[in-house]
Amino acid sequence: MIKARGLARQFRTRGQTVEAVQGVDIDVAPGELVGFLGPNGAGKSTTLRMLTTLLRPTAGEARVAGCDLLTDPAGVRKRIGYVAQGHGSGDDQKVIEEATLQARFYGLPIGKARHRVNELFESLELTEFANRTAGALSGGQKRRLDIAMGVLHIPRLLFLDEPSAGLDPQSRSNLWGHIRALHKSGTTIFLTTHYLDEADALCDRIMVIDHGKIVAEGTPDELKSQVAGDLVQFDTDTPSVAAEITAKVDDARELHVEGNTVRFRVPRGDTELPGLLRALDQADVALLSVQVHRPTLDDVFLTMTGRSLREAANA
Ligand SMILES: Nc1ncnc2c1ncn2[C@@H]1O[C@H](COP(=O)(O)OP(=O)(O)OP(=O)(O)O)[C@@H](O)[C@H]1O
Repeated sequence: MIKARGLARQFRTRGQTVEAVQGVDIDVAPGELVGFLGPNGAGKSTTLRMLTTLLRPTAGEARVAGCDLLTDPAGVRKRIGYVAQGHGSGDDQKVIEEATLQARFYGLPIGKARHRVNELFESLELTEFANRTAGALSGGQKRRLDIAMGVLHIPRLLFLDEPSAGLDPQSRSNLWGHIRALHKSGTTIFLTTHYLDEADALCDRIMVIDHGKIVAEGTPDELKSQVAGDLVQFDTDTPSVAAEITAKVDDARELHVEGNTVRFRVPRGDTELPGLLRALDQADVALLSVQVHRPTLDDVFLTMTGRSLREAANA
């Protein structure tokens, strides 16, 4: 659905050249929900604006939704949906009229336009606000309206730029539900975010961008398992026996005993733990509690760049 090679964009401002995106390769298969994660200024929006034809790349090439980005931008535009950051629609018109007009712009006859808008408003829980102006909607309602506007023409590929930026936790999780439903209905989705939890909760696959370059790529689980591994911790009345048995686990590292607590790292806690628990049981070691901490995506970012994503975002 997306195949980009060496996509790059420079900006010249006040005599200086900013290398906003430095030759990225992006592959997105039909049906995927891919997250483009990075701190502020990493190059996410610039990449998205290139892929959606709004900004011409300074180098590289791409096919998007079956059309060549450089030679057939109109074809790309027809086949994709794009929801930009912030709310773009006018504030003095009823939202249902605005959406119907937008559907007419996409070439739907009036009856079909009304039907599509009603159907979308229903699924995005906007029906009760249909006669309000956009200015009278909450942040979460506006974002859902933005999404409705972006998918009126039933695009196979939808780009979302920071979909839940600025929303409260409840509106965010509600919006995620709608994004998941769109994905389930067959829409391929490419979204940018600087929220780790959003990437983790929504995406099949994540690409991490920093300073205009892709620094990591994989499923959330793959990325996390590239880092130090899972931290396993258990409490027992016989910690020294437990530690002795744990030391025999091939991949166990950083084994520490502190009071009744035994702590160590393994690449995958879920696959290593059953065998270890059996061995502990055979040695009559009674466990009082067991915890497995998976590394977070922030640990991934820290490993790849030497900085925490949170620090980078606040910089
Ligand atoms: N029109 C422009 N002129 C000059 N520099 C620009 C322009 N647009 C973006 N940049 C610079 O390019 C870099 C990447 O910006 P971009 O907006 O793509 O980042 P981002 O990852 O989307 O950040 P955010 O999360 O803040 O939206 C930044 O250093 C930014 O200042």
